[in-house]
Amino acid sequence: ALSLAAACGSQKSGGEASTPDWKRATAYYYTGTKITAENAAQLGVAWEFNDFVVRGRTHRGVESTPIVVDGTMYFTGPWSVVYALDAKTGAQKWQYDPEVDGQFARRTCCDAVNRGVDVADGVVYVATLDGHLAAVDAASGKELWKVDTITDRTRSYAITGAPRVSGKTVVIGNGGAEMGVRGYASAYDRKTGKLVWRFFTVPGAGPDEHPEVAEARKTWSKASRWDLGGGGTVWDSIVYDPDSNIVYLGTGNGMPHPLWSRSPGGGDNLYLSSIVAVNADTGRKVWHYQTTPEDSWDYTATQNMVLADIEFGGKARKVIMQAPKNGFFYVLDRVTGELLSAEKFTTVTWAERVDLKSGRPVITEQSDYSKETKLVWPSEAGGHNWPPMAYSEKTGLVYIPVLQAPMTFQMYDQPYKPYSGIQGSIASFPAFGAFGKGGANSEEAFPGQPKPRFDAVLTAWNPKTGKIAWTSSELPFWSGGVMATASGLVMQGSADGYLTVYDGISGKVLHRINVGTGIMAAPMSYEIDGEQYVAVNAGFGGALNVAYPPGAVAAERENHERLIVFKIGGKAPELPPLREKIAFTDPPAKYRGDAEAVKRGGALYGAYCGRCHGGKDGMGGYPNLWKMAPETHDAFDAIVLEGVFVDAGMAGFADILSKADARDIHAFLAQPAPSQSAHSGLH
Ligand SMILES: O=C(O)c1cc(C(=O)O)c2c(n1)C(=O)C(=O)c1cc(C(=O)O)[nH]c1-2
Ligand SMILES: [Ca+2]
Repeated sequence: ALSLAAACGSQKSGGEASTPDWKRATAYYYTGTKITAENAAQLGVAWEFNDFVVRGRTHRGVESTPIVVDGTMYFTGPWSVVYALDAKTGAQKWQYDPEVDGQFARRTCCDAVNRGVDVADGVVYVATLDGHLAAVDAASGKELWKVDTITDRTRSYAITGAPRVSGKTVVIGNGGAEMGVRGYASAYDRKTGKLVWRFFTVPGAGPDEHPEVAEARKTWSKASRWDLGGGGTVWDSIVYDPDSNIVYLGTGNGMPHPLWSRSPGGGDNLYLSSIVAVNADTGRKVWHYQTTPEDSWDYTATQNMVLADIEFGGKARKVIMQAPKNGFFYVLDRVTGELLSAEKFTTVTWAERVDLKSGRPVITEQSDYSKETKLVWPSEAGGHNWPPMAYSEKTGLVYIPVLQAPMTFQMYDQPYKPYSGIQGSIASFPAFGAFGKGGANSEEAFPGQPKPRFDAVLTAWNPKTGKIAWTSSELPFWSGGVMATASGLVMQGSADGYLTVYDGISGKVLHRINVGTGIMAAPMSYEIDGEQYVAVNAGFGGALNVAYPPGAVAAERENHERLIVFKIGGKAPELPPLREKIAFTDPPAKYRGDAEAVKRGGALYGAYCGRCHGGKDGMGGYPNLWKMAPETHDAFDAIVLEGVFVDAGMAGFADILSKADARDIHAFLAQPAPSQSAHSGLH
């Protein structure tokens, strides 16, 4: 079976796929060596694909890493559309559009994104934003089967992750912990699409479906808010090891965020923020390791997991490595689950350290925001989010796209409401003025705490010593995924629109290419007819679509989806046009309201609109509602209640908001003077 391995080194010259190396399936490591430190400076554009299906929709983030099999490149764009291209010329062979209803954007925390396909035995597997899993013929793009993976359509599930071929099955999870869902992963027969097993990651309101749920329930309090879903979503990383026939599931944060609101009285709350190893045929648990017991900070352990066979402590070990949001780098024996190493790869204040004997973190006072606002490192965005880290067999180092920022965490007194941005806490970036209270960014603001910052670096990590080998210079906040090659190179895109080539040992920058579009996805490489190519998807969005951080090129230039392929001797990239700046205009006076209406509207905006539309001064991928044109003001109710822009991803809210609610939100937005800044955060 060809797997993501195809993305990272199974492609031989001549377009023949060699036996895939499953160990590299999630290592983002390419075994070819034609692009080297000596010729990297001559990398330029071979071809580009920018014909993403958009229809009436707004531009969204692109998060998938392509897979190349037998000369064809497969990848996804926003709204779960699959593209198949000739990998040499870029000519499109087919596209598969699951035609997801635009209303599903309302069900996501973080944009209508998709993290790619898996390919095996002539079949392409893709999961869709509206919760389906589809098998598509790799040659024709014709749908072979499609199943609904969602157990409860009253809840706000959406799928952004890639499925994973795991032996006879294909495994998929879903997202929505911020939106009040209960996490699980499902395995389907690859041929028929029949459900083989389902693993719930947290207990539910009903009877326990399988023994692991009963075991997990003991770690939740009796008063737990099962009605709110619990979280624990498997929204990104799923890895398969054919040697042991184990599937590794990375699970997400709790819902509501604060432990004391979710499970009053405490408890570890299994299997939140865990790596769960299950048998691929039966779905029964083999072992689990919880990275963040008592999660209150959105510390998902869904980040990509690298399988490698390395020498550790003088012994040959089959390991699994992960750098989850919580800031610790974990090395575990992937057969037994034994914890081998857990060291901080970035600034961490929620825990002092991880005790290797018990495997438990030593959680600090500083992390407890139940009574007062606290500054906690890392932020809800994590020390590392979904942009994949890479492991190089050549250098023995792991290259982590690190996010460097803390957040202030405080309690939010409103009860959870479906589809709202209310998750029991408010978290803000103090060093990012648009979100912070006055943009406080000083030592004095948080005495005794590391000074807030808001940027990113590429960190080369030695998994054997648990130490940093080198760090890159600072990059704008939010990182691009990473690829390492057997010629010792490391490549990473960034929010400022550059693709950078590093020397993997020294960290020296060998080449920087300005493509003018923010890059979040990890690059991949392949060889055809003796020539090595590097492919990367560009298009900024995801969680950061709510507000572009300082330095993001998306604030400056049109942010259209692009797949860019490079080769030695290629052309200089064409930069997208500059963005038209829209000024604030005085809204029509007839939509204003009294102080009470404005206050009420502001709270509703914070709960239902701010999740995407952000704050007054912020600029992101969604329209700034303080800058609406007069015609938009006139159509406000039709948009907000009736959903006339549903194709664009703006669903109607008539099921949640009344006419009076819409009128007050409108009044809040129609104030001529600077209005109170609405709550908006990162989820
Ligand atoms: O807990 C969840 O269910 C869930 C889902 C997703 C998602 O599906 O995209 C994200 C997150 N959480 C999350 O915490 C997060 O930081 C995040 C970033 C992104 C993105 O695509 O940029 N998605 C998500
Ligand atoms: Ca989350």
